[in-house]
Amino acid sequence: MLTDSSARLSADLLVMVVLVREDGGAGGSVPTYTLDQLPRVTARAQAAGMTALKVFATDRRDASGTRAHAPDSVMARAISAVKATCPSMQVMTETCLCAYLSTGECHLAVRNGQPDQAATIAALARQAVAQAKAGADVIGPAAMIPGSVAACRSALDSAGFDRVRIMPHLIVDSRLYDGYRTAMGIQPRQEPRPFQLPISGHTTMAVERGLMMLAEGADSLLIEPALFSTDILSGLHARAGVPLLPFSVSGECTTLPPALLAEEYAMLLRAGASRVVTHAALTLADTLGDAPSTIPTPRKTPT
Ligand SMILES: NCc1[nH]cc(CCC(=O)O)c1CC(=O)O
Repeated sequence: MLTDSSARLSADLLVMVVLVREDGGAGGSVPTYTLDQLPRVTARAQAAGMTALKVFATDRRDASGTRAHAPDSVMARAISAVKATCPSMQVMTETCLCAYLSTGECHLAVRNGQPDQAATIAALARQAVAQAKAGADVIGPAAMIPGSVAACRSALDSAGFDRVRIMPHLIVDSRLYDGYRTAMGIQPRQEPRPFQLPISGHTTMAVERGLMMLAEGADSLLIEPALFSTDILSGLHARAGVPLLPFSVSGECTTLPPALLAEEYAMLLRAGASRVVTHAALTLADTLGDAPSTIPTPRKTPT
């Protein structure tokens, strides 16, 4: 039944992506920030009305991704910097190895190059705890390896972080990630990434993967790329009662002007998104103002 409840696109419905690299960036198409810029960026996001940031960081790389769980990692320092500036800002992280491994892949590999799923899952769980220790509110396993959400949940619980939430990434392979990879200097050895969903796969299989993540203990789901995964968003909206956050990735934010991104995000809210994660949050928040466009949303529960 349609009611007159509505969700207008507003700054608090946008989660701002913050890409952090210590050297200031590779001149990519999406903005990156250094650690010393984070207090100012956080204050700007707060002033614009945003209540959450999604932090990605890149660090020194090696064969086993040791910097992913280092207490002084770029990620850990970024989380602390945001929290020190604005303790109420919700900090969401990416929990993945691609920014820490020399291969640029999201997984560890055994000698013959095959993914080592057990070792990857253990590394992600350790990284999740390191991010929680630094102050993260929501960690985001993004390697798409079955079992990683459950491992992060139990590692967080054993370390006393039962209040830290988990929002895994449900990822369809796409060329829309190229801008992010350039900006962060990540060149995966294998493309497509072996655990991501194929672009020509079935909606039902993608929805099942999301439901599996929820069964493993996920509290919400990040779905990417937002523009080309609305079938999955709607499918999950019909079957799962958790927050669904489409991720408007680098390629969307660099090719669509703000006015069209605003239309895209209005569509995503209609389709069941609770918030939208985007590189264009600051630009959009500045242009939103008090525009009178309201987006009718159906209510799931009877009133
Ligand atoms: N590690 C997963 C991950 N984390 C961020 C992006 C892309 C985000 C963007 O394009 O904005 C991806 C996809 C990928 O690298 O395959």
